[in-house]
Order: sequence, then structure tokens, then C-alpha cells
Amino acid sequence: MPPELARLRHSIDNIDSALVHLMAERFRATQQVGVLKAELELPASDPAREAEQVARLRALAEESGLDPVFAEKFFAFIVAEVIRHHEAIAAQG
Ligand SMILES: O=C(O)C(=O)C[C@]1(C(=O)O)C=C[C@@H](O)C=C1
Repeated sequence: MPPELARLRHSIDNIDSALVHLMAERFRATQQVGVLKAELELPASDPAREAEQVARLRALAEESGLDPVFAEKFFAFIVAEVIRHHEAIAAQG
């Protein structure tokens, strides 16, 4: 393998590892939010909060050279999974 490709792949592997750790940390936090929402009988989703998050993340993406459309899609993908978890927690009673 060309050394430059190996170097870049090593860097990609490190970044992917960080993403997995960050996602695990985020899901640990949202799991606690899910329990709290179920206890307080709050709805699983909060569209107003999501709108704020999308606006903030799109701005951050633009500042850092990431496609804001991709950032929004990535966020929506994660939040859909969080909402599914919240609904499962609420359904457990
Ligand atoms: O902040 C909340 O209320 C959450 O449930 C967390 C979260 C998120 O993953 O960021 C998920 C669902 C809501 O619609 C908004 C935000």
C-alpha cells in the first residue's frame, strides 16, 4: 500500500473511533433524557429544540467547511434513533 494512503487511512480510523466514542457518550446522555421524559410524561420529540439544534449545527458546519445539508441529515438520522429509544422507554412503563 502506498505510505500516503496508509497514513490517511490511519487518520480516518482514529477519527471513526472518536465518532463512535462520542456517539456512545451522546446516547448515554439521551438515554437519561428518555427516562426523565417518561417519568414526567413529556413527549419523546421536541421539534422546537430540534429546530434550534439544526440552526446551530448548520452554522457550525458552514464555519468549518462541512456541507450543512449533510450535517442536518446526519443530525436527523441520530435524532430519529433517539426518539425511537425514548418511545421504547416510555412504552416500558
Ligand atoms: O433534548 C431533548 O428533549 C431530547 O430528547 C434529545 C434530542 C436529541 O437527541 O438531541 C432528541 C429528541 C428531541 O426531539 C430533541 C433533542
